[in-house]
Amino acid sequence: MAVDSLMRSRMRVLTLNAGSSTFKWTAFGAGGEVVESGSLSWASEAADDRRRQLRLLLRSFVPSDAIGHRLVHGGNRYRQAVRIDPQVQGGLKALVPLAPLHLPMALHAIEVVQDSLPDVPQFACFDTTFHTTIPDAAAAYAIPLEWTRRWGLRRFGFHGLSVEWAVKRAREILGRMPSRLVVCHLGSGCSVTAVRDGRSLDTTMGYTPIEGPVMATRSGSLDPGLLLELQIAHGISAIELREVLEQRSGLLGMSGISGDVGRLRAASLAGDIDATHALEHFIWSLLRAVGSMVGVLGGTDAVVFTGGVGEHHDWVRSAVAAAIPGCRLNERVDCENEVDRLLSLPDAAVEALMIRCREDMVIREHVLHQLADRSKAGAR
Ligand SMILES: Nc1ncnc2c1ncn2[C@@H]1O[C@H](COP(=O)(O)OP(=O)(O)O)[C@@H](O)[C@H]1O
Ligand SMILES: CC(=O)OP(=O)(O)O
Ligand SMILES: [Mg+2]
Repeated sequence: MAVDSLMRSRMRVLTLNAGSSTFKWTAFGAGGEVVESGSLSWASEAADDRRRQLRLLLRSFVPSDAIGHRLVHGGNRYRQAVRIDPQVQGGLKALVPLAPLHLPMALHAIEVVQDSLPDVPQFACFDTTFHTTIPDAAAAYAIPLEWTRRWGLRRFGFHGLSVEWAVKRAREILGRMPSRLVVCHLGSGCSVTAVRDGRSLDTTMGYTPIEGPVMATRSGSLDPGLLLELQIAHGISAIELREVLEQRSGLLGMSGISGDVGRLRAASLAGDIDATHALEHFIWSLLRAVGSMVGVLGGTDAVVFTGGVGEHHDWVRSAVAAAIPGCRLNERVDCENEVDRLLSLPDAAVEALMIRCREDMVIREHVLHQLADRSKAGAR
């Protein structure tokens, strides 16, 4: 048994992460060390170009024993990581309309790997898994019960792989598990999660990854009445609305310049009014989101910033921290060397941390767990 678990932990796992603006990969060696990692930025690429880039890329990886994919949506069917087979692929395809920015590329990566490496087992690891602990009161939408039951409508929550890592690292860095932790994942997609004693209590993303604060190209939360008016009074079709809310809204839509926070900051500092307005609304929406998560927790002991924006834009962190009573940042902390850091002053009542997003580490863990479970089941 000990030999068995040692062999499993010596599996070389390749992790693939199809995000909305990037494709990230990490090849882990037999000892868990990173052999190779990288990222492809494809925010402005068309779907066909993304597929072509992916096919080229997937030819060049070092050999691995198992592959773990980040799948943002598991729906009601996949509550934890699962080995991919044709039935699972069918189940995942059915979820595409709920995450059209993410799932098509992840599914494409699965197919390409299947063609070129048919003997390497592939696993789907879900953003939604971490949020399966959200209580029904938080997960509900106030629509007729019959609809909720018929279609399984609920808040699923996303960025769970990232939040799982943030929670683990916060515990390690602080030397204890903060009872009331707020995790701000700020990347192309943005979400804020309330974590109570290490488990997800509530999160701003919902049935789809559109809900919550403003994002790079996604609108975030909108008045449902406004969506109805666009369709009924202004003739915008539901299909067009979905495309606009996913890909042409958020920071990009408001500014007309870019969904990239760094580019908008530069434009704003150079005097662009629309960029300034978009960033002000972005920050405002983050404060609303953080406030609501602090509210459901009944206060907060610690806050984590992670994701590309959370890691690299100190002025975003400062604006959010300033709105959390008791959270005082040490302005002299330098985050640019990408090492996880405590950001708060030693006497601050609320601790703040910058934690590098490592969805790859959690995907690897989920894959190794699956391999362990399967080998236990095989032994019985
Ligand atoms: N090294 C960096 N320096 C500055 N900003 C960055 C950096 N990396 C990422 N970002 C910001 O984060 C955004 C992408 O977030 P990220 O979490 O990396 O991507 P994704 O959401 O696709 O996983 C970019 O639009 C950019 O604003
Ligand atoms: C769920 C989600 O929005 O993911 P990403 O931030 O990687 O686009
Ligand atoms: Mg991401």
